[in-house]
Amino acid sequence: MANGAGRLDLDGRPIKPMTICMIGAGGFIGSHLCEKLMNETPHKVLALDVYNDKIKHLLEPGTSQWAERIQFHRINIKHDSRLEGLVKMADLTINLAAICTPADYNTRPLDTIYSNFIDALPVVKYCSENNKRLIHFSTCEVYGKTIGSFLPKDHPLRQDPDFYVLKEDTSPCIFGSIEKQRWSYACAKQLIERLVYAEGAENGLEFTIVRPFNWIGPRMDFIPGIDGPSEGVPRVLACFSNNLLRREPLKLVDGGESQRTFIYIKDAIEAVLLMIENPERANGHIFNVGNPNNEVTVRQLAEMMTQVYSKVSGETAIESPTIDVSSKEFYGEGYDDSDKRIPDMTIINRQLGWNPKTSLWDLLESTLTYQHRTYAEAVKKATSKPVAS
Ligand SMILES: NC(=O)c1ccc[n+]([C@@H]2O[C@H](COP(=O)([O-])OP(=O)(O)OC[C@H]3O[C@@H](n4cnc5c(N)ncnc54)[C@H](O)[C@@H]3O)[C@@H](O)[C@H]2O)c1
Ligand SMILES: O=c1ccn([C@@H]2O[C@H](COP(=O)(O)OP(=O)(O)O[C@H]3OC[C@](O)(CO)[C@H]3O)[C@@H](O)[C@H]2O)c(=O)[nH]1
Repeated sequence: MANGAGRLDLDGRPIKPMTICMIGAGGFIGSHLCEKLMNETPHKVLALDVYNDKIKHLLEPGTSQWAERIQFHRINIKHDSRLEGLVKMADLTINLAAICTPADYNTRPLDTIYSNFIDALPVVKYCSENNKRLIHFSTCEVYGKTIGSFLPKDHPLRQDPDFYVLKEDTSPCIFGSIEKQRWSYACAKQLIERLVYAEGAENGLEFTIVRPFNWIGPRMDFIPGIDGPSEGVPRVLACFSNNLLRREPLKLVDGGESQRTFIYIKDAIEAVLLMIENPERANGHIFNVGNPNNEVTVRQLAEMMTQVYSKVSGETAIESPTIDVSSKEFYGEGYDDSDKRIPDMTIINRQLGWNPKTSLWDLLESTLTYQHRTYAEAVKKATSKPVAS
């Protein structure tokens, strides 16, 4: 439905148009959520971010069907007095703003902690004081390592789901020691979750907490040297895309043994829309949002991306498509890793009836088609430039 007229919630009630204050709207998830809200609902978005490149197509004056429903505010929430006013103007605030690339956690731990905890504090406070609903984006990283990872490698209980499936209401949060600064992000996210939860318990804040499990798709992060810094290290999808575009081997950190479940951004956004439009079912809950059927090791991901990229680009793969690299060399001192991430889906299934749909192969095919179409020419140009002597 183009403008969303006549939309009903999961209990058959008409959904009233709302105004949403979306902080971090210019990022990967924000850009897809804005697109979804513009295309399929009548809701208005106050889009706050430091950047807007990823939502430019929604902001152009020519796209008049949206111009009245999306308004960009270039705001750094660290220091901008307009924030409270914008939260007050909205029915719902969604906070996506964060430093959330692992390369930063151990190299910029202070920025990481400030961004994920301190900077989020006023948002929680303004929502609580003004009786506004909040959807806060946390992370699957709050689970840290699995219980099973502490058992010997060949222990049979490692195969028991009780030792690895991550459940919102029962799994512990297991981080490494303090000098493993990788966990600065997860720890800051955990504390802000606890604060949001406490505001709900003590002051009646209406909240939902989202724990995304490796959402991937078009517009994720940047390609170093093309639309981001040459020395920058984005998340794995963009690292591997960059290697494939440049016909370089994909770098496997510490053997690429860690396991992840990847979900297509468009499936995940469906879940967020259900949360937005079904407050009575979503308030007071923490939701895992992932795809337990799409589990691979990072090595398997590299192999699959190599195959898919050959298919969509028409180029044969290079002779040695992967190379091993230590985490110290790749990320620096203090890196550590989550061993395995399988989301339990009971709560989101029960509350919102949501399930992911897209297989890993299919989501990589559409994503790498986008990467190839968007970046191949620019990478070719950049790599053919003579190097200054
Ligand atoms: N993508 C995933 O798979 C994933 C997984 C786990 C958690 N998350 C969480 O979801 C949220 C969004 O992630 P994303 O993948 O879209 O990341 P992203 O980096 O693409 O988006 C974050 C956006 O927040 C903005 N931002 C950061 N600090 C800001 C500030 N001080 N003021 C204004 N804007 C600011 C950035 O400019 C960026 O556009 C984050 O909170 C992240 O921790 C994402
Ligand atoms: O070139 C590379 C890049 C990464 N790896 C390894 O891949 C695994 C996944 O890495 P990445 O996608 O960068 O991030 P994580 O899954 O570890 O963490 C994210 O999860 C959710 C979120 O909160 C936000 O997106 C973030 O913290 C990892 O094992 C890397 O070592 C590689 O081998 N080669």
